[in-house]
Formats: sequence, structure tokens, C-alpha cells
Amino acid sequence: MAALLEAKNVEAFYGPTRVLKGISFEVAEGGVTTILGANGAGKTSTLRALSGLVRRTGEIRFAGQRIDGYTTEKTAALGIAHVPDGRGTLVNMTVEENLRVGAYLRRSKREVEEGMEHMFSYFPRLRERRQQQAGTLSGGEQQMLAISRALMQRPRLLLMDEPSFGLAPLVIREIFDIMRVINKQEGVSILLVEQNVARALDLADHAWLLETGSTVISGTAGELRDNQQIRRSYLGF
Ligand SMILES: Nc1ncnc2c1ncn2[C@@H]1O[C@H](COP(=O)(O)OP(=O)(O)OP(=O)(O)O)[C@@H](O)[C@H]1O
Repeated sequence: MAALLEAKNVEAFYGPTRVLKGISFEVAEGGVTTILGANGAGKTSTLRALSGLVRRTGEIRFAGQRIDGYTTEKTAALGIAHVPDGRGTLVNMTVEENLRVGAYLRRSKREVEEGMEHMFSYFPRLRERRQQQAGTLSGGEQQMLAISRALMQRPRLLLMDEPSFGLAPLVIREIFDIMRVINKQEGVSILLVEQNVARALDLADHAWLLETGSTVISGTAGELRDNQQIRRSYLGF
């Protein structure tokens, strides 16, 4: 599969501190790619670097276009939607209002309504709670809303930061099942950052392992699942 996104020698900084030390990786068009790594390895910072939320250097190409100088708004308009860690829903707004915010790239009222119906078909619980304030939703429902809000942008690439964080296994399964549908049926490419390595490798086609700001291993999900180092350090067997 051709690369939809290519990152070459990307560094990221918080103030003077360099947290990504020149990482390179690719995200295949139409696939699910995952970035694995221990706490503090730089997974969240990698997604932030792609979205323009941290200062970065290096080369980032999306659909062949150089985007490393782009603002977050321009990156989003080009087709990259970011579901941040901690969900990032607007807690004082209702479910419906959150979805409308996500729909800012849609032109007509009809397109917004259609998009919303589409999201409710994925997550019926959101329909029941459409007038409820996002801050009062359960963790799982907030994650569903965060994903839906990002999808309202009609992205080509979805950046997902720890969607399983703090959720019960049944809810995690529900969310991962929907991510698979979004990828397979809608053709949205996904770049997933996850601490839940077994789940991530189950969903992904390709994986990259990040250690202290550098990419150290990459391969198909199957190859990484069989890798001794991954088994010992991340899968626990
Ligand atoms: N706002 C910030 N200011 C300064 N340093 C930061 C900031 N955010 C993250 N860092 C540092 O950057 C490094 C990478 O953090 P990052 O959150 O990207 O890692 P991660 O792999 O996503 O970890 P986790 O799984 O724990 O979220 C860490 O050393 C962290 O302390």
C-alpha cells in the first residue's frame, strides 16, 4: 500500500526540551498503523507533531504534500483529524453541539444532519444523549463522542491517542470494533497510539515501536506480535 503520511527525521520540542529525536515512519493509505511504546516514549508527542500542536522540525508529507509548516487548522482542513488523549470533548456543550463543532468543514445543513445521523448509527447511545452535556457522559461515551466529532470532519486520516485509556474491557471492544468498521468500510486510514499493545496489534496492519523519542522496530502487526522484545516488555509472555 502507498504511504498516505510520511514522517522523516521528525523532532519535537517542549520549550528547549527535545522529546522526539528524529523519528521516521509511514502510515499506509487505507490501513491501520500503530505506534507502540512505554510511558513517556513520545507517542502523544508524535501525534501532536503531526497535527502541529508542538514545535517540530523534519519533514512530514501527507498525500504527497509537505505539511510540517502547516497550522493545526490547515492540517485539519487537509484531512487529518486528531482525537487527543483525555478525549478533548467540549465538556460544557451538549453531544449535538460537540458534533456541530466537528462539522465545521461541512458546507450545508443537510450534510451536517446526515453526518450526525451517521455517527448515531455507529454509537446509538450518543443519539439518546444528544442533549446531554458532554462533561456528564461516561468515559466510554466521551470517547465515542470524541471519535464522532473527529469523523464529522470527514478525515482521510484519523489520529487516535489512547482510545482505551481508563475504559472497561467491554467498552474498549465496542470502540475498537467501530474503529475497524470506520477503517474497512469508510476507508479512513488510522494512526493509533496505544498502551494496550495486544489490542493495538489486533487492529493494526503495521506497527512502529518508539523508545525514548526514537523509532526502534517496525513491521507488520504479526511480526511485532512474534517479536521477543515486544512479547517480553509489552505483552507479558
Ligand atoms: N507539555 C510538556 N512539557 C514538557 N515535557 C513534556 C510535555 N508533554 C510531554 N512531555 C515529555 O515528553 C516526553 C514524551 O511524552 P509523551 O506524552 O509524548 O509520551 P507518551 O509515549 O505518549 O507517554 P504516555 O503513554 O505516558 O502518555 C516525556 O518525557 C514527557 O515528560
